[in-house]
Amino acid sequence: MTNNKKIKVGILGASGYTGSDLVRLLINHPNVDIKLLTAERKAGQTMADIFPHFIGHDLPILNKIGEIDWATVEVDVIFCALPHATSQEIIKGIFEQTSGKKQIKVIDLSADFRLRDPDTYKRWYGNDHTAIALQPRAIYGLTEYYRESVKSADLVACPGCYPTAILLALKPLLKQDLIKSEDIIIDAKSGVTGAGRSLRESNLFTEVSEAMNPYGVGHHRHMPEIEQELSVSAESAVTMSFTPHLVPMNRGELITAYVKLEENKTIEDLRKGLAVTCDKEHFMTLLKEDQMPATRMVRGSNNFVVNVYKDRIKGRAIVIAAIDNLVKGSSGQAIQNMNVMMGLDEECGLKQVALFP
Ligand SMILES: NC(=O)C1=CN([C@@H]2O[C@H](COP(=O)(O)OP(=O)(O)OC[C@H]3O[C@@H](n4cnc5c(N)ncnc54)[C@H](OP(=O)(O)O)[C@@H]3O)[C@@H](O)[C@H]2O)C=CC1
Ligand SMILES: CC(=O)N[C@@H](CCC(=O)OP(=O)(O)O)C(=O)O
Repeated sequence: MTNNKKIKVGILGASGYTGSDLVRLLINHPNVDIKLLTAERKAGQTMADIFPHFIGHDLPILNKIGEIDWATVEVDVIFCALPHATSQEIIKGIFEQTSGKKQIKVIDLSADFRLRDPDTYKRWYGNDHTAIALQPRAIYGLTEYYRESVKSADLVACPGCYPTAILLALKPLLKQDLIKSEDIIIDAKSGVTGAGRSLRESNLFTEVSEAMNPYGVGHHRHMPEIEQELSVSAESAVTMSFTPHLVPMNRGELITAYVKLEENKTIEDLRKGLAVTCDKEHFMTLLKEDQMPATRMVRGSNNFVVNVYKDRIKGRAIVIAAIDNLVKGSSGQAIQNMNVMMGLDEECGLKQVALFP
């Protein structure tokens, strides 16, 4: 696509955290015109009414989704930043209403189309999927691994934030037979925006400040998603242990994975294996040996940083990685996928330097 062609974009759920970060990033994307924004409770307001950082930016008013006529609305790409289960209903409606009339590409940030097996979806999310027929059409949007399929997709299911960090760290190692697919133990920490903007007692300042809270221990719904994708790289079924924690910061995610080395493999082999992948990827960086991945390295950027260390337990290694959950873990990754789908440079609009301090 020529560099001056503008893609008309709609963002569903723009009054939420990932939706508003999409708006923040897309305002400066040279090939995008933001044509449509939606909200539910906040419909009728402007972005600047809700979020002061948008003051001075001319953006469409927030509409209710029900008011949109998908057959006639002028958009090429829809980002769907809605809660799980709502997303599948809305996306089904969009494809039904546009079928045979126009082509809209949908990039979904929810979990609704990430799991390939509908029974697994039901078991972990608790509801029947209402758009199962669309599932085979959805491409898992971990761009670094599904780029070729994303190019021609009209429905992309962006990975969850924890899966993004974990998969980018471990897939290269499994794929190159550098670590074993058994005994993978992952400890993960996320900032509070990971839980979304809707009101919840557990997310009050008093509950999350001066605190570190584990949650979903042994049953977090990202487990089947992570296992699904690690199994693809390992070419065998992977089960792993995963414990997330809520930490008192707004953005950012740090994952620490304890893994077993394959026979005769060393930490140097793992470093080389990660380097092979990171060197060819725009947003992945293997840090120098003496550098520690930290959320402040990636805050506000689409970058992923990783490093690998020797464990004191023989035959094991420790892999640590960091991302910003709202950028590489959701909005930035979604834009990366849009760039691939629309034939743009993958880095377009995503070259922000991380915010420090
Ligand atoms: N936060 C994160 O770090 C990540 C989130 N995700 C996923 O992205 C999606 C959005 O997450 P996030 O931005 O955090 O969520 P928020 O709760 O912050 O925002 C949800 C958005 O959806 C709108 N909405 C809620 N219910 C409905 C409904 N019934 N019909 C139409 N619109 C509705 C809300 O509008 P209003 O507020 O006006 O009612 C709001 O704009 C979720 O599926 C989430 O799991 C994925 C990766 C990371
Ligand atoms: C801190 C926090 O609560 N994080 C969310 C994950 C956010 C994410 O990746 O989103 P999906 O909901 O799209 O899977 C959680 O653990 O459920």
